[in-house]
Amino acid sequence: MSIWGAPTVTSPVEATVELPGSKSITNRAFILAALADGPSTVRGALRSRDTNLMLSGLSGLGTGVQVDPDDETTVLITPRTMRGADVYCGLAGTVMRFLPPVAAFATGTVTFDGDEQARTRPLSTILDALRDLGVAVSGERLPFTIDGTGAAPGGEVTIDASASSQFVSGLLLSAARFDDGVTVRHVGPPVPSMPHIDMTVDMLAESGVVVQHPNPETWQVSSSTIAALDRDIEPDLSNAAAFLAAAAVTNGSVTVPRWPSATTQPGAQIVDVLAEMGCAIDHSGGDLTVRGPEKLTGINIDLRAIGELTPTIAALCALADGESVLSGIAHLRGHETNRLAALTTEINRLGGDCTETDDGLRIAPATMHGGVWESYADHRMATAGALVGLVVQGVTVADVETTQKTLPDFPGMWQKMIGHP
Ligand SMILES: O=C(O)C1=C[C@@H](OP(=O)(O)O)[C@@H](O)[C@H](O)C1
Ligand SMILES: C=C(OP(=O)(O)O)C(=O)O
Repeated sequence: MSIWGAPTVTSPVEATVELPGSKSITNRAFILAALADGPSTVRGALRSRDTNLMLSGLSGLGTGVQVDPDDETTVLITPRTMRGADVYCGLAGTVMRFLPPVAAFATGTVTFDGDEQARTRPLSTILDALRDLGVAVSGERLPFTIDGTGAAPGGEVTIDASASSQFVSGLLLSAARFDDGVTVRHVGPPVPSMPHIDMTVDMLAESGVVVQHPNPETWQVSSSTIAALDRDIEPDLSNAAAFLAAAAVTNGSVTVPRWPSATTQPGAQIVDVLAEMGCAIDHSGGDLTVRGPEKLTGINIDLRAIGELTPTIAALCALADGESVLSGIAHLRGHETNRLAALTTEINRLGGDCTETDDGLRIAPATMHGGVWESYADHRMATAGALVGLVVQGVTVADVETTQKTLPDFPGMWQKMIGHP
């Protein structure tokens, strides 16, 4: 495992950073394309570990996957009869939760496995739901097996999706292909990351599938075909957050081109967070520019809807002037790693003052110093370490390659941003 010396700057970062496509939109587009009624083209797709694993999984199941030889971000997907396969999920929540419903339509046995850390991520909710929908599933977590028969009955299912919105999204993405459609009813503490469910519903609508939402906790999809798609993927705004944060902590200015004027990506909300912490925001001509203040203020915020931004926001808070309280994110204990424990350990190791609470973090101002920042195989932990290292000398980030989960070349992009080749 490598150790990466995070570059420190002595002057404000001034840069324009082009982000590759959204992980969440790309992997939804791949699933919908594989289940559609004809060939689809996905342009501007993210090509990183999570999305490549999705393509490998679909292709193993028999789906035609053709990458444009002149542009690896353009992928032609041709639906075909699905067959048994071995699917490797890596550490990707979208793969381990979006593909099992698809496997129900294969004729044959589909085995799923993933990285060591993936075996402890919450999964039983969706596997139990599939059993209730008439699918033969063996196991409760990775590794597990689905015995597909080429079709599945579907119907109504009640789940507790408080550990992950991906349980709802995973069921909805395939719902139209079940014989009787699928109705998902959530019962339990609030569902996190609701914008990601809105993203699922919007993308289904674009593919001609209507999701009825009779009350905030129920989603209904009737059996129907899924229309083939030809779609451009927006830049990944959650990945953009770490780069915009670089402007925030250095009194600099970072511009992200092609920032959508309307989006379901929760990452867009980083803009409001940065504004509240003292940054100036300019969204004009399709570009989004963040200008950092002399001093960042702390923030008291419920992050339930935008939990995946937490590592970036926590790093910002550790470098801010006032105290911060981040709440609504108990479910982050089941993300790539236990992010609340990981952030607390790493911020405190470098002299910060972070306390884990029942449902989040409390971060007080403290002078930080250099040292090793562990990544825990978590891409967003690694980028958070790079952010701290931008203004704290002597920070080294362990296993920076883990950023390949959602960014093919984070270190290269970061060096380019600060003007170092
Ligand atoms: O559906 C998606 O694409 C995602 C949903 C969210 O998961 P949780 O609801 O488990 O937080 C988010 O954190 C993850 O990065 C991507
Ligand atoms: C939680 C995340 O990923 P996953 O899709 O693996 O759940 C994330 O990217 O922050």
